[in-house]
Amino acid sequence: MIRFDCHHVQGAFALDVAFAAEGGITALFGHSGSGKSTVIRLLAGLARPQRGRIEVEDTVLLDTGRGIDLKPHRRRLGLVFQDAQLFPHLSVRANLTYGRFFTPAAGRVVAFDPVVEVLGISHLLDRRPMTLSGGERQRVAIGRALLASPRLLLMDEPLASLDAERKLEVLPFIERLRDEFAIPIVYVSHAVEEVARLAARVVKLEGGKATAIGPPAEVLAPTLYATAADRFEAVSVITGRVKRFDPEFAVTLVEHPAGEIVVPGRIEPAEGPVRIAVRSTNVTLAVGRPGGVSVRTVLFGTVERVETDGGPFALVTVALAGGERVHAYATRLALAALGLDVGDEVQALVKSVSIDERTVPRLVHAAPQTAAGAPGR
Ligand SMILES: Nc1ncnc2c1ncn2[C@@H]1O[C@H](COP(=O)(O)OP(=O)(O)OP(=O)(O)O)[C@@H](O)[C@H]1O
Repeated sequence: MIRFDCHHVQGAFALDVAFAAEGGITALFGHSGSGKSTVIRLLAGLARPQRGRIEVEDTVLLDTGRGIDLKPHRRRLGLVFQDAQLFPHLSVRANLTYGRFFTPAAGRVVAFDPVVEVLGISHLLDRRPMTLSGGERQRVAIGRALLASPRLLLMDEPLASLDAERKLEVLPFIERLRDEFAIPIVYVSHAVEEVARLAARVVKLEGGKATAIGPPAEVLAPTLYATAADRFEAVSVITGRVKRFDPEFAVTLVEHPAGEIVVPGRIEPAEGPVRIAVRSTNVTLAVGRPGGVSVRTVLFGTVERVETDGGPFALVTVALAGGERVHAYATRLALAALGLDVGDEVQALVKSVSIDERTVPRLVHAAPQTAAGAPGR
């Protein structure tokens, strides 16, 4: 359990944030300058707030009222930043074991072999950081932080310096470590797909305040008053189950109680639940199934809410069969033309190509077909 409650002023910026979080990944999400890194620095003990209390797994790290302020190395937190910051003169193995020196023997609960296995770096142990790719370096940095057996892992934009391909390479490893080590993680990102995919809960920061705290499906959902840029960022997060890969068209079919979702490419593993982030600007509403459109993903539901402020747009929330929600922006003109109102049955059409591959776990692009017609790997 993490309990964070701090008031901190730095220059013209004031941070006033309180949140509590159980295990799994807690994402700090917000625009540049909203205070995400400041929260990380306060947690790590790299900045001291004017007033505050921080508790992690029953240990009080800071309590200004009681004069408690553990030094950074005594907080036993693992830190992973945007760039890996490995020691260039040490091998990967030596970089990995370095963090353990600072952990008392009794506290060394994370073993070397499982970390190396989960992060897929066993073949790199004798190499120097300089000879690794950005994604490999970042996996080693995560391993080094984990091997110090931290109470909490702090990850500040760990994928930000990687290109899209490398991000896809590292994301599954972060998922595995989330699932296989019982270490809570605070994860900073301003990439909505990353947050939708990884986080158990999201703390949304705006101007130094936590303006929303909750599951990704709630916090990342669109609002009527969003700026144009934020409208494009807003997503509905829904959970489906992989049904099968269609090798002929190189798409994966995902089952959802409201309809079948078509995801370009192959999703691995080939079964089990997948979380999908659907950008609200890519959802079209239809009454009665329209023919002759390219859209393959049609989700059936009922209009639960229509929000308008008299401006051109309306924000429509559709309750899907199965209990999840999908949101769509439409003009008020369009809703009037369709005669769409609360309680009406409606279909949410989602362009399949708009489903970002970063929003589904372990996507592997379909390789060219073999002569026998089976998909290559
Ligand atoms: N040492 C400092 N002294 C004064 N102001 C600071 C200091 N460090 C950060 N700030 C200011 O505090 C605000 C929050 O910064 P912070 O780095 O926490 O934002 P962020 O959400 O992590 O942004 P980004 O996504 O760009 O990293 C910014 O306005 C920044 O200019």
